Amino acid sequence: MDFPFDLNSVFPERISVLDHNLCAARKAHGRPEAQNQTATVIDELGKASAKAQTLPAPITSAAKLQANKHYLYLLKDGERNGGRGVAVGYLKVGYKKLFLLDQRGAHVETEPLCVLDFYVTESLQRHGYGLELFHFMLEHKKVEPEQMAYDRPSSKFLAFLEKHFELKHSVPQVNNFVVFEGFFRNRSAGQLRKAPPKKPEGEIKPYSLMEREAVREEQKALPWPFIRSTAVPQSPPLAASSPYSRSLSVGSSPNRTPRPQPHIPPHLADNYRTKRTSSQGLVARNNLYSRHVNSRSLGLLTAEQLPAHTSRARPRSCHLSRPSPGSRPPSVRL
Ligand SMILES: CC(=O)SCCNC(=O)CCNC(=O)[C@H](O)C(C)(C)COP(=O)(O)OP(=O)(O)OC[C@H]1O[C@@H](n2cnc3c(N)ncnc32)[C@H](O)[C@@H]1OP(=O)(O)O
Repeated sequence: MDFPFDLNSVFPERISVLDHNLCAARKAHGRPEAQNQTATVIDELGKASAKAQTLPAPITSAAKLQANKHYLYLLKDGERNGGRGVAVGYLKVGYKKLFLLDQRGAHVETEPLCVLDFYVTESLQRHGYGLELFHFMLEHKKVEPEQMAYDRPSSKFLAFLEKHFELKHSVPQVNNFVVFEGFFRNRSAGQLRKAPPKKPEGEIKPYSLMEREAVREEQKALPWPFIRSTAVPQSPPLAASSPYSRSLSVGSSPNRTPRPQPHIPPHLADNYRTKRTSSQGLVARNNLYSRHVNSRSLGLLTAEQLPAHTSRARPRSCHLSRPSPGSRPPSVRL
């Protein structure tokens, strides 16, 4: 994807690591023009990614990156476009507090690094760019692919994980995150906490939606898969520095539309009023699961410096079957 400005001056490195500051280089700090250009690149790639995944609105934009503790790895090819460079794609990751089911079906509370969005421009797919981005992120975050959780991976992404990392056997979950067998095997007891005990019947716990689910839920007028596409919003003007929240919620999702209020039985009405979140439209539908979890999505990254990039292949040995998205139960985003 090309832009009417020199990408090489905005992104000096082949892969830039962007966080809520939207700064690819130290010298870009405080340069509004570089920040605006960075935002333009993220917004345009985010729109293309949403289109490629048939999402009704982008789950990645400069505004969302500013508002969350996520890392976005942006890959450019500096040679193309007459030496001005093209944006090849990005990989977005972040830590999420998740309640997952282990192989015995027990709820465990975890906070893994999650792949939240991943996109390589159409004309450059299947050229190894996705793998280059993924390897870079693994080195940067010092993590193995099987230790990560994957937010509703597409069929292309599942094929990618199987091909490059031999990740194919997922552990069934009640949400749309996919984890593979090694996820539980390679985690210490300290990293996996048993989920809080089941709440008494009738109590409705709040939870937040992931962006991917929120844009679907908020924009669909018809039941999935008959979702209509709508125009995607631009990011709001960028502030030089912007406060960011630790929680992901519907508030960060584009194109909010009024939603019908769920029917709450009178004996639950007070409870509902005090505990509802902005994802109230889904609370009633998913209250069975939400009794089990008190799930706020937290981004708990600490600042890290960028180590050198290596692109070593990391074959993995797993022996499982590809998760079937259609076989998963209705979505509950944590
Ligand atoms: C949690 C999430 O982010 S889910 C969303 C994932 N993103 C998308 O689905 C958007 C559209 N797809 C893409 O942007 C890219 O295909 C990515 C990011 C998934 C992979 O990036 P690429 O640069 O294509 O990957 P790379 O070239 O390193 O690896 C290629 C392998 O990925 C998989 N893959 C890539 N494209 C396809 C495709 N069209 N159909 C099936 N498998 C594919 C295959 O395993 C492929 O190997 P093969 O060509 O030998 O079959």
